[in-house]
Amino acid sequence: MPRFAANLTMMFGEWSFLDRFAEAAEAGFTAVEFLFPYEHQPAEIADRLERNGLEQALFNLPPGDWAAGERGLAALPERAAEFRDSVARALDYALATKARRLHVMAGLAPSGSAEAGAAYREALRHACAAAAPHGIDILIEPLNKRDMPGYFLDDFGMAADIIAELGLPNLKLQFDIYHRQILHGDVTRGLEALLPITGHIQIASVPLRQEPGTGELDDARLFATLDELDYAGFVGCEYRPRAGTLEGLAWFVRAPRR
Ligand SMILES: O=C(O)[C@H](O)C(=O)CO
Ligand SMILES: [Mg+2]
Repeated sequence: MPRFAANLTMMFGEWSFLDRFAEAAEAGFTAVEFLFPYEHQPAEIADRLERNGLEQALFNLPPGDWAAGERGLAALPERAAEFRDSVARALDYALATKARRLHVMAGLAPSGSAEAGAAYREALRHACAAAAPHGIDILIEPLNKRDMPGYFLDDFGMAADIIAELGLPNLKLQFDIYHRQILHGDVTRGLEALLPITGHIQIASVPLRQEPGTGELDDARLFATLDELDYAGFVGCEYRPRAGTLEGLAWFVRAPRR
């Protein structure tokens, strides 16, 4: 059974963000992920992780002005300097929390734009060069346009091509099964083909983005497939609980604490 990371942005919303760490540990998680830690000091996050025996699986670089609708900076040529600052800021948090994976969000730009594509590649080169000395992987994640209209990276083949083209050892795919099913389907064959370049996996039911096992996919079968493929990474639980977080954990098989 894969090692699950509770997504503290989407789950445990019944508690304040900093209290979610203890609740996730109490519920049996040994790892967490979230979108953005930046409202809190790195030491605060590190303290919660330490106190609750949790590993930080992943978080995102600063996305620009999220409230204003921005969804990342990497593919925006006019924001290159801000992107570089966001890399430095995310690395401060990664070093404090011992996170080994950072998700770089591309932003809203035409997927076929040569200018956006060039900016994106340059941004990824910069982020990977800054992260590599710390043993940190940079992840890119195709997102479906129903959830994120206008998002630059909206295709798993495009992501795999960019990873191959750049050839950076610490540039990897964030394989979100929810987006894969919406964008392409063919989830099992996609996992088989892309696992060699995959640095992190996420799960949510399709189409409602709720608990595993409640949508159109046989999520338990996919977890068994990950075991058969010897996937040793995390599976981030990036879903919105249908009712209460704890009430919705019947699917969750607790991994032994390491
Ligand atoms: O939405 C997703 O699936 C991504 O994982 C993300 O972090 C941006 O929302
Ligand atoms: Mg995701």
